[in-house]
Amino acid sequence: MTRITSVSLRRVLDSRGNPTVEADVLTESGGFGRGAAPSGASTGEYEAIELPASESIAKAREHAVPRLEGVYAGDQRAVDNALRAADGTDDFSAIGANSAVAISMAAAKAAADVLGAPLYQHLGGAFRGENFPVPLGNVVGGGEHAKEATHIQEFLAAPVGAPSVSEAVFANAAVHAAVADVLDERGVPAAKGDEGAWAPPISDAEAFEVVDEAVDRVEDEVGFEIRFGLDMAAAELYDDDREAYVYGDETKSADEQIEYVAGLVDEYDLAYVEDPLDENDYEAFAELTDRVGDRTLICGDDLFVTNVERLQDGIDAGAANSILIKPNQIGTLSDAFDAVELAARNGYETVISHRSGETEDATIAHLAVATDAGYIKTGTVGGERTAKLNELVRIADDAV
Ligand SMILES: O=C(O)[C@@H](CO)OP(=O)(O)O
Ligand SMILES: [Mg+2]
Repeated sequence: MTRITSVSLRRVLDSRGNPTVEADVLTESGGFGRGAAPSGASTGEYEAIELPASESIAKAREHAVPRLEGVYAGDQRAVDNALRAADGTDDFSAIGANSAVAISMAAAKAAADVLGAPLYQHLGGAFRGENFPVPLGNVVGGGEHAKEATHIQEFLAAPVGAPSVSEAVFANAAVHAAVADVLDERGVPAAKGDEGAWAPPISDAEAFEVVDEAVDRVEDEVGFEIRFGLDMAAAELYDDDREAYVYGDETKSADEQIEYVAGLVDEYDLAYVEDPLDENDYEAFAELTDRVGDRTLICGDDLFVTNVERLQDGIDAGAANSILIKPNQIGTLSDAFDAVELAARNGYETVISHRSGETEDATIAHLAVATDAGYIKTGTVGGERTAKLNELVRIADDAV
């Protein structure tokens, strides 16, 4: 029933206005699935390769599509193995991870369509009531996502005490609005960055004050615990030649960076710190995890790139205690699941994530529920972000 009869690929817009790959998969019984690739700006050195959309589509049409016809969409591993075989490299540099991930997600949706099940159920999961993935919502940001704003890439609201998905999602939106109020009171104008977070021209130190204040206000209003966290995207701050993290005119050595982050964790009771150190420095990650890993999540994004080999290296070194999962970093849903499973077996928390360049595709909301992820990082406002958040609300409401 789920035998694939056709795969079509097209160029569509992503949220930055760049071309990205969309895939449609049809099965012989009329099942239909559509998936679109997201795209990163602060990409990790070891990610699977994204090709220009047109080139990726041309290569995938030539090499992957003929191999996929006749494969059962319901057998996700078979689909993803066919994609790997068609590509023939370790990093999808032949057909592009953008076409691969779009097809992988579209096939999963086509199979779910045939089975008449929501995607998260087809992917093997159940919604667990109060035990839902907590949305991490970007409310202030800079780095590679906004010029002339903070050095730290993302300040993320974390409504850890929310009683429901819906209350968590609305709390993050309220923090986003409260940040606008606090900035306004301070006379700071702010545009928005790529992910819809405020991108004010203020120092990182002032941004901590602003977010802390906004979180306190909303916490008082809603009556449950809201903390916040960071994506420091430190590989972007790290200068190999100077062997230092560069914050404008100031630099920090690896030891100073560890000290700085450990201090922030304690001062602001941070719930989460992603990529606090360079993507090649497992040792520094291990040291920081040793110091503060009992009270916060130290998450590897550029460090692990959703790759089981890099995650295994991290587990061996004691680096980080959680992993960011981005299907397009590795190219297929099966590979992303493997990373989740390895993480779970070793007590690492899982955070399913969007990219800074996104589309309306809401697959990651299903992936977060299917894998019982503790967190989902997918922005706060903006259509391509709310597509995932609203899908989570629908899943909780059994309305997908
Ligand atoms: O660094 C990140 O975690 C992501 C998403 O927030 O950014 P990008 O997609 O640009 O890599
Ligand atoms: Mg990151």
